[in-house]
Amino acid sequence: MQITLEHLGRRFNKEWIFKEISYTFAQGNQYAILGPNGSGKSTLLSVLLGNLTPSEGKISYIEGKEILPEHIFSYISLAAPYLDLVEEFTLQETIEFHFKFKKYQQGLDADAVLDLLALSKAQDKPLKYFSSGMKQRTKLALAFCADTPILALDEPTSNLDAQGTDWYLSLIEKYAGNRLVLVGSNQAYEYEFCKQQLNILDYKK
Ligand SMILES: Nc1ncnc2c1ncn2[C@@H]1O[C@H](COP(=O)(O)OP(=O)(O)OP(=O)(O)O)[C@@H](O)[C@H]1O
Repeated sequence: MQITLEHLGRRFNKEWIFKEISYTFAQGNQYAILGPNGSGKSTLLSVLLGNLTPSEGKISYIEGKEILPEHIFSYISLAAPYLDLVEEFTLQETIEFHFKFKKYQQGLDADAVLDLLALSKAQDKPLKYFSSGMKQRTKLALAFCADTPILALDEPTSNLDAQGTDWYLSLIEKYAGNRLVLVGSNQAYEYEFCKQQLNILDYKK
C-alpha cells in the first residue's frame, strides 16, 4: 500500500489547516503526524483515510493497482478517541461484530483478541460500563488485530495508564511491522518508534 499526496490542502471555511503537502507514505514504514493541539493532525488523518475530502490537490492510493478513495475504508484500521463503539454491545459482541467486516491477522481469532486485551472478566459486560481506559484498549486491540495494510492511530495512549502504554508499545512490536502505520500525536513516548515524522506546522502558509 502506498499513499501519495500532491499539493494537498484542506480548509474549513476560510481557514487553511494545511497547504501544499506533497508526500508519499509507504507500507512497512511508521509515520508520526505531529503538531500542537488544534494544528490539524486529526484533520490530516481524516483526509488520508478518505473520511474528509481535500480542498485542493490530489491523494492517491496504490495497492498493486489504484484504489478509489471511496473504497479505501476496507484497507484501514483506525483507533481514535472520537471513534465511537456500540455502547450496548458486550466485549464479546463488539469483537464478533468488528470481525464481520475485517479479517483477523493470521493466527488470531476472537479468543485470542480477548486474551490479548486481558479483560476476560469483562467479556459479557456492555461497553457502556467500561472505563475510558478499557474502551481505549478495546479500540486498539480491534485495530491492531485486523488484517489491514493501513493502521491509523490518533492519540493512541489517551486514557491509558503506564501499564496500558507499555501494552500499546508491545502491540506495535507484534502487529505493526509490515503495515503502513500513521500515528497522530504530541506525546513522544507514543510515536518514538516512528522513523518518519511530518509536522503540520511545516504546511501552514
Ligand atoms: N468540522 C470542522 N469545522 C470547522 N473547523 C474544524 C472542523 N474540524 C476541525 N476544525 C478545526 O481545524 C483545526 C484542526 O483541528 P484538528 O482536530 O485536526 O487538530 P489536532 O491537531 O488533531 O488537535 P488535538 O491535538 O487537539 O487533537 C482546529 O482549529 C479545529 O477547530
